[in-house]
Amino acid sequence: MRQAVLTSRQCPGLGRRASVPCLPLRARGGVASVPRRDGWPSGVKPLVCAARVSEESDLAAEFEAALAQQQGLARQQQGPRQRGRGAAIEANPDERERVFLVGAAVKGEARRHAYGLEESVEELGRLAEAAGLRVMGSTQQMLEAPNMSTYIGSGKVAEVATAVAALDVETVIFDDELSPGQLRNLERQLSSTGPDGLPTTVRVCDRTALILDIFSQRAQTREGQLQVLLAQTEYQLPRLTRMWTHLDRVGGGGQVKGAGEKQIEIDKRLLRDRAAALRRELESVRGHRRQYRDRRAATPIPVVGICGYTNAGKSTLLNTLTGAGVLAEDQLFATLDPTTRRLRLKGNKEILLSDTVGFIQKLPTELVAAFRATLEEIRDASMLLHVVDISHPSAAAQSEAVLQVLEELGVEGMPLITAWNKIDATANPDEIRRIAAQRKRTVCISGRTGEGLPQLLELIGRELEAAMVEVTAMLPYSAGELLNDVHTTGRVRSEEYTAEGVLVQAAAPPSLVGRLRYGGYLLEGGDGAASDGDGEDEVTVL
Ligand SMILES: Nc1nc2c(ncn2[C@@H]2O[C@H](COP(=O)(O)OP(=O)(O)OP(=O)(O)O)[C@@H](O)[C@H]2O)c(=O)[nH]1
Ligand SMILES: [Mg+2]
Repeated sequence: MRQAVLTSRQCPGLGRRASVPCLPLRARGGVASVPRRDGWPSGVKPLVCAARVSEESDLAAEFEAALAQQQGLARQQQGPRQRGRGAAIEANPDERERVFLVGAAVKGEARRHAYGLEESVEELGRLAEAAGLRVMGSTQQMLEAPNMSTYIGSGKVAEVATAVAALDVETVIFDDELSPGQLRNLERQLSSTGPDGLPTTVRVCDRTALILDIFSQRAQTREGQLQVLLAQTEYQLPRLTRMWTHLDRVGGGGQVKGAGEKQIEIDKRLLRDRAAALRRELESVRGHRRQYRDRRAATPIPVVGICGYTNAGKSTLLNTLTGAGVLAEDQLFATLDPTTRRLRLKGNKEILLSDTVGFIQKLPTELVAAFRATLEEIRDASMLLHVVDISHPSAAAQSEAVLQVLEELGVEGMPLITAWNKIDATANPDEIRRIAAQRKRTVCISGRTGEGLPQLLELIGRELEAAMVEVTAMLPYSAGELLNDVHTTGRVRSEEYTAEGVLVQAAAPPSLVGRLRYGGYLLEGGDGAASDGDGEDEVTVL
């Protein structure tokens, strides 16, 4: 049996190093190994060897097939879980990478979000767990001002160094984005020499890198994978310095560029080329999806985009309402790729419900930009359904963070319904229901028990109807399909069959009004097609 030595970097759930049985596969440029299904060290589930296989290679397909077989097996063993390619890892808790968390806030600084320091670090811990890491401990500091070279104060760095050594920590994760210099300095100061005289290197990373890591483990579609790769490449670019500074030290200072500096330039160019290639590929993948969306736009079924903080219960709600079978679990960022399902409302009206990636406070700008295409699902919706986990202690801050991202996406004016979810898990449901009743377009629901869902659907139907516009149109007999759409998606007030065609008066959804206007069939009305009435409540925080 072939053995391959895999490091924890190659397979993040495996811990340090492990020798695992593999299936050999010859591929262009070397031998790739796919771990076998049996003979694993106890507690370690099938994982993927990081061997490089050229995509053009015939054997790459074989490699992919073996991979798919493995992941299928992993899924069978674990139930219907959704996992990213190359990351089907469920490790023995004791073998997970050991991490330590550090949070800091600047005193008196008007925080963009109302998330407290402690809650934010707690959330960072949940993110670390979602990435398959083992949290060994955490610390926090209120700062007068961030330290330019290490972000936190020197005393705190010393405290972290002690904890790192005592807890045998491999990686320290900061809750805020660090500059390349701060990363380098912290890594140097936290690394130490062990009792055996050998250096112990500690890796330092920040929240953004952690989220990128989770996303790269979870991305299922080609588009999702490309988006993450692009975001990772862009994240790496300004942070390259730390990899090559040792070459400068070897070469000495002076006026001439150090070997490290030259290497950084080469690497930067390589990364830029890579980013450009990724962007091109992404554009072509997006082209396909755009065609699909355009086709969908041609059917005038209103799209309700479900948005909300990660873990708010968006997928559970979609599943309960439509039986979509989307993975829903108590884990941050369980869903990355959008799923859309059809749903019939009372009165036989149909809508499309679209589940999307969750938001999070301190959402890295790289990710907002990278996931712009996925979030287009939200931008193109007729209405937004904001799902809030009302049982969460930071529900208000989470809600605010979501509304902030929506604003960044430029969808403030869109009709918005708020669903206070997980009402079954609250200690004071009656009080919460009372507050919700005083707010506009807000319902208390439980995606889990089904409570409040009829009211939610009724509200969606009502709001969609309120967004409809009164029109009068003359449809020639050749436009029978459009007349049919007026019947299925709008409300026909009157219909008269004339020699010219069908004279119809109806309340129609804005998307349909656009098509009527485009076809030159509109006689009257349709001016308020983009508005939702009073426009209130769209950016109100809890
Ligand atoms: N008690 C209770 N738990 C719920 C409810 N809805 C969802 N949950 C739980 O909340 C957790 C997260 O649910 P998901 O549906 O995966 O949440 P999501 O918003 O899709 O999360 P991401 O995809 O990670 O952004 C799961 O453990 C669900 O079982 C609810 O109404 N009541
Ligand atoms: Mg989800």
